[in-house]
Amino acid sequence: MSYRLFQIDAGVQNYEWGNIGSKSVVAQFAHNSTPSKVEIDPSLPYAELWMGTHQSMASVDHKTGTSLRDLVEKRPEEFLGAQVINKFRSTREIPFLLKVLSIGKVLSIQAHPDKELAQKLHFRDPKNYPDDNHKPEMALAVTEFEGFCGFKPLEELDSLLQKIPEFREIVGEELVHLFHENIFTGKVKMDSQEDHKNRKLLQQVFSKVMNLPDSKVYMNTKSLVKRTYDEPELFGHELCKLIQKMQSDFPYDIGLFCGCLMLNHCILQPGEAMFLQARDIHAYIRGDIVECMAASDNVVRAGFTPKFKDVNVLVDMLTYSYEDVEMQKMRPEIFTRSHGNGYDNLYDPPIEEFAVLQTILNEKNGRREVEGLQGPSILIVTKGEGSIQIQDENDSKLKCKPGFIFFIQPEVKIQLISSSDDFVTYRAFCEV
Ligand SMILES: NNC(=O)[C@@H](O)[C@H](O)[C@H](O)COP(=O)(O)O
Ligand SMILES: [Zn+2]
Repeated sequence: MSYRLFQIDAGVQNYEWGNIGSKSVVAQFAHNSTPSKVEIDPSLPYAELWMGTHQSMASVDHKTGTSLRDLVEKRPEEFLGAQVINKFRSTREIPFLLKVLSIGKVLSIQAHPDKELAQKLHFRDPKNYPDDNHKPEMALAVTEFEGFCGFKPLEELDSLLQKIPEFREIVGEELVHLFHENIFTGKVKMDSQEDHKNRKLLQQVFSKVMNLPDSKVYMNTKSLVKRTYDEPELFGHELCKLIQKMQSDFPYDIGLFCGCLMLNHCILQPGEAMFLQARDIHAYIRGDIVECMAASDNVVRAGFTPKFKDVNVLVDMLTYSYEDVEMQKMRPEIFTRSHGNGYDNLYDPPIEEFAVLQTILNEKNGRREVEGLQGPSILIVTKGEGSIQIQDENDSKLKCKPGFIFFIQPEVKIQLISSSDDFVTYRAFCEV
């Protein structure tokens, strides 16, 4: 059997925030590609589809069930290529983990460690931190997506501190005053003295909120939610709705303060993306996304979650970035190594582990050819039907339907052919 291009099956994570049953694209995709293995349970949340070799849930060969991790380990040069092996010093790990997330309710307020912190956390607590890798990640909106990313610009945060009594109460008058008097607003140069002071003040406020005794969390969240109904003008319509929605997802959770009142609320339209470097605070609220990350499952959580929370680690590790949400969005770039019908969007964040190529064929019998890439790649079909094959090798042709996933070895030139008028694929790849 040739492993230059072959179909693989992903693993499914049923985290409680996933969309339920067949409402979830994760359920639909998993059932489409392995109907005999995945019967959709109408009461189960289907949160994530994992595509890669991460030891927590490695993908498998669709035909034989053999773990992709084992296949890579047997033939590392063929599967990864010499440059990727030299760069990442691994002969069994694809450097990225590709996922589809179908989000029905808010995920934890979280951040991911950089390499140095990941090594410490994994050594100290391997159960909660399963590997020693960093986890920078990129979210590409497939449907409209809503999330939190980074802290609000400081003047916005200051104005909420000034006017929301419960926020003032939990932060304390002294720190509210210190923040108001000492933040540098307007255009502050990244890494300047002013910027460092701003981040320090932000950390003090965030730490105060995150360390509020449980007894005070209930009382203040209850009063905050009530105020969104009694005095909506204090919050504005969007923030009112957000607090009320989060209250229904996670009643009386500290996330109502550290998320809704402190973090940038962002909406991505299909095709838009955002990149979160390690240590950037974020939480996803709703929508279907393709997500790509360095091969890691290290998550440090502190709100909106029943899972393990590591508040002190989170407070210490964050970048405390406070840029406007528009600054955090990623614009697609032109991809120059493909040609034919339709078009591509390349999402290429400033890290070495991955980039993602979205390919759209918007006519029946459209053909698009992509040159061989200098590293491993995993492609998932998210919309429409067609086929994929190695260029000029018709017997390598494989059927494509939403949820079908393929591994493509380095240097392999492929061709995508559509049999519907809206055929969409996402291909994560690593080139160094
Ligand atoms: N930002 N997205 C991610 O990091 C995903 O890849 C993670 O797997 C999820 O965030 C995990 O979230 P929970 O720990 O279940 O709250
Ligand atoms: Zn994350």
